[in-house]
Amino acid sequence: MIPRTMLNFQIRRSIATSHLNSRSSVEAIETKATYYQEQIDKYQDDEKPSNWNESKPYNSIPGPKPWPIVGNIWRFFYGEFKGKNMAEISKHLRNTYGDIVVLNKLIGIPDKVFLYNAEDIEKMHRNEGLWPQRDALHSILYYRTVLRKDIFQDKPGLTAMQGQDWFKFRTVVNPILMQPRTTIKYVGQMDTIADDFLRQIHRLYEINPEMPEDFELLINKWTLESITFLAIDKRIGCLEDHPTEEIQTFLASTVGVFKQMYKLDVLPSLWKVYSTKDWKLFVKHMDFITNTLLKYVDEAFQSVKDNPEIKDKFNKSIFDKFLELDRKVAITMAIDMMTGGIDTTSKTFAATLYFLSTNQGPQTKLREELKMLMPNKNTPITAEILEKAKYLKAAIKESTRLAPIAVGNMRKTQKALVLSGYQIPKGVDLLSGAIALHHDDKQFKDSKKYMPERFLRTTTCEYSVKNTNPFVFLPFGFGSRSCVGKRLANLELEIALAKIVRNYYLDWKRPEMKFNTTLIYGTADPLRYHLRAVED
Ligand code: HEM
Repeated sequence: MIPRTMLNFQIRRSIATSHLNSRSSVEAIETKATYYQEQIDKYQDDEKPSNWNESKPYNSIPGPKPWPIVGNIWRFFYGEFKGKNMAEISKHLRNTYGDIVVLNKLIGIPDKVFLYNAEDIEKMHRNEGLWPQRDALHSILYYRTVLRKDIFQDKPGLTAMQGQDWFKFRTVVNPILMQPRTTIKYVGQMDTIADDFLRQIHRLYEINPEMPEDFELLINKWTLESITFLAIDKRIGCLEDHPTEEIQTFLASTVGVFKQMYKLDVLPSLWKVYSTKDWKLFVKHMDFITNTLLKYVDEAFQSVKDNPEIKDKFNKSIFDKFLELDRKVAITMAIDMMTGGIDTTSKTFAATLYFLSTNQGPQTKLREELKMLMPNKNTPITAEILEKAKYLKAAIKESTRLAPIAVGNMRKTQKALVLSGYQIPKGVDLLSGAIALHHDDKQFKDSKKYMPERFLRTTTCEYSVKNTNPFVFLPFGFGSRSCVGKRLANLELEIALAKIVRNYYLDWKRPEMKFNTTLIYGTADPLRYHLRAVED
């Protein structure tokens, strides 16, 4: 018998080191996954932690008391949660009930246990098991597994899969998306796309140095252009002066689909009971995105077939590698990359621009670093420049501290745990209170202050992030289920931010920005920052 720890190690190693790019490799993963499933089944225990019996029962965890029939749902309409977004509700729960809080009886939504104690969050992740589980958005799940089963079949995508199926898919995708050498290969292309983004910013600047009301739409165009290039090797022309009608609809659908997911998955909605207007609009957007991507993937597939130039291993793109696996993997991943990589990267970028516009000290330091690394305003960005740009990276990290895209990280318990002295059975949804902790002075000194220095290795004072439990700050999640696009997102963000700050002084002349949570957390007011060109 293999001890559980050894089994965990073997599987983690296999996820981390697989270099799989052929059908036989996929079969090998199948065999391996089945083997590991058998081993895991043997060890699926319902055993309880040793301190279980001395711990307080689950139903005594503090939290708002549900009312008969209406449970706790009424609080969102008339009670303490009315008008609050999820970030505010999370902070309110902590302030009112303490470091562990249960929000239950939400009618059709499983209980959520909020964790505000770093040790509990660490325990949640350390016990997440080999195949960590995070609930999928039900709208996406239904669309992919029922409505468009014709396309997704047994592969509804990383965001929607669980258990062994998720493991197999993730094992195939990890070496393609997560290796540093993949990221390096795309520096030049991302630099070119960022140049087009900058050209559009310059056009706006010439009209008015204060950016327009809908500036975030331009950010969305840039992230969409970048992610489609990364996913399917195609420049779709979002950043051109006059994008085609197809691209305009594609962009509108990607923006629209996130709005619909918020209405269907976060706000109370009857779409599971009958086909509401919001559901129909969601399906319309999803169909347009899926069908357009299908068309692009098939065109690219055909062109690879017609021009079978032999590329060496280093020159193969992400898309080449997906296609080598099969067309379905390429489509599923393109859609997953769109779903996971547009709003998240856009909102992080918007927040970073806002924080730099309102914090001239850090902005000047960043520009000084960039001037050293990029002697000319249009010096192309290289991997070496990015490697050396420590303040640039710190500036982005500090934005993800003040404005993380997720209110917290979620995991379903894979076995019984004791957290803060309470019994937590297997199968309960735990949610870390990341935003509440990121904004807590006990975790980060002067937590409201934008201070990239916190993330510099050279900082040793009380502001350093080294003083904080690392499980408090996990903007891309944790472990084997963490963000698969982390490296690509950082690449996009670093290149575009370096270009903007090297070329323009940023300023903010409007009232303080509001932040809000819809599907994700981020800037809520128009990003109307001012620009002034840097001369040298
Ligand atoms: C700044 C930008 C981004 C942030 C802050 C972010 C953050 C996250 C977080 C917090 C998770 C959940 C991790 C966990 O549960 O441990 C996640 C998952 C995911 N992200 Fe990202 N993300 C970003 C950009 C991207 C990009 C560019 C892509 C596209 C390649 C992407 C694709 C995904 C996918 C597919 C998952 C699901 C992974 C799985 O369940 O196996 N993300 N991301």
